[in-house]
Amino acid sequence: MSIEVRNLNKRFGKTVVCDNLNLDIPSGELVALLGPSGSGKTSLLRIIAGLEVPDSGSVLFHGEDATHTDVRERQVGFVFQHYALFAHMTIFENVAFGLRVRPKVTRPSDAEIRRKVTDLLQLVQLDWIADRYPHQLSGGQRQRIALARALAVEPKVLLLDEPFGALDAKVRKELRRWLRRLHDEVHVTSVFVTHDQEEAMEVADRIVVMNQGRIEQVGSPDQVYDHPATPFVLQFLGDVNLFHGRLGHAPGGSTSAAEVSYVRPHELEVIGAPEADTLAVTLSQALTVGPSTRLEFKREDGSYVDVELPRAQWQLLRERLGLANGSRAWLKARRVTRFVAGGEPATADDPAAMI
Ligand SMILES: Nc1ncnc2c1ncn2[C@@H]1O[C@H](COP(=O)(O)OP(=O)(O)OP(=O)(O)O)[C@@H](O)[C@H]1O
Repeated sequence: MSIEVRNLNKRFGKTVVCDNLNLDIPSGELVALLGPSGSGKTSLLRIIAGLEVPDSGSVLFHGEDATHTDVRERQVGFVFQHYALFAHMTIFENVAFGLRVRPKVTRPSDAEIRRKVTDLLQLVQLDWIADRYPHQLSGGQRQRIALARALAVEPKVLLLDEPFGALDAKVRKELRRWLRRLHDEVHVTSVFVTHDQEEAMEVADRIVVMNQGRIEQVGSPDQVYDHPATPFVLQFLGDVNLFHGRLGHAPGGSTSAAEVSYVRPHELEVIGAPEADTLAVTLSQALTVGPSTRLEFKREDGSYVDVELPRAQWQLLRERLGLANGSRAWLKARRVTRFVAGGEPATADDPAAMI
C-alpha cells in the first residue's frame, strides 16, 4: 500500500516537529526517516500510524485520506526499540496473539494459525525456539520475534522506530542485513526510523533526511550521499572537511567569499610535491583502526584537515614519501562539493581538483 503525506504540520507548544511535510512512499518500498535527535522522525511515524493527530495536512493510504482513521483500522504493524513481548507467553503464542484476538468471524482456525506462525518463525529463522519464553532469548532474537509478531496480522504498512537501537553494534549490523533480505521477500511498505546514517544507507530503498521538522532531501542512498541537496545532508551523511572560500581556483571559476567547499576525507590524495591546486600541509597524526588509516594534517592557517585511506595504501605511501609526524605534504582533492553559504543548493559537484 502506498503512503502519501500532504502539507503536514504539527507542533508541540513552540516546537515545530512537522513543518509542511510532503512525501510519497510507493507501495512495497522500504523508506528510512533519517535525522538527528529531535528532528521529527518519530512524530512523522506516529502520525502515519494514527497514534498522533496532525494540526493540519493529510496522510493518504493507497490514495484514500486516512488522516482521521482510527489506528486499529489502518492495518499497520509496529516494531519499536523496546518492544515488550508478553513475558508469560511462549514465542509461538506471542506471534499468534494478533490472530487469536481477532473477532470470531475473521479469526483463522487453530490449524491455520499454527501453519501461519510456523511459516513466520521460519521466515525470521527462529522456528527452533517456538516453545521458549521471551526472557530466554537474546535482544536480537527478541526483535526478530517482534517483527514476526507485527507481520502475523498481515499489515499493509510496517512501521519500525529504531528497532535495533538497543542492540550492540555487531548484532545491529547483522539485523540490518537480515531486515533487508526479509523485506525483499515480503515487500510490505515499510517506514524505518533511524539516526544512524550507515543503517539507513544499508537498509533503505530511499532515505528521507530530516532536520528540525523539515525534509532536507529524499533520494536513494547513492543520490543523497553523492548529490546532497544541502550542507546539512552532506555533513550528516559522513565526515567532511570544510573550507571557506575556494582556497585556490578552479578553472574558469569565480571566487566568492560566501562559498563553502566540502571534501570528504577519502576524497583527498596525499602527494609529495606541490602541483596546481594543491594544499600545503604538515602531518600531525596517523591513526590506523582496522582496515583504514585516518591522517590528520595541519594547514598553514592552523586548521586541521582529515584524510582517510586504506591501511595498505598508507603503508606504501609512508615508505614512498618517507612520511612521519611533522612531515610536509600536499593534498589534492578528487572531488569537491560547493555550496553558497546560507544553505543554497549545490552550485557545483566538482570532480576536478581545486585546492
Ligand atoms: N508529546 C510531545 N509533547 C511535547 N513535545 C514533544 C512530544 N513528542 C515529541 N516532542 C518534541 O518534538 C521534537 C521532535 O521529536 P521526535 O521524537 O519526533 O524527534 P526524533 O527525530 O524522532 O528524535 P529521536 O531520535 O530523539 O527520537 C522533540 O523536540 C521532542 O521533544
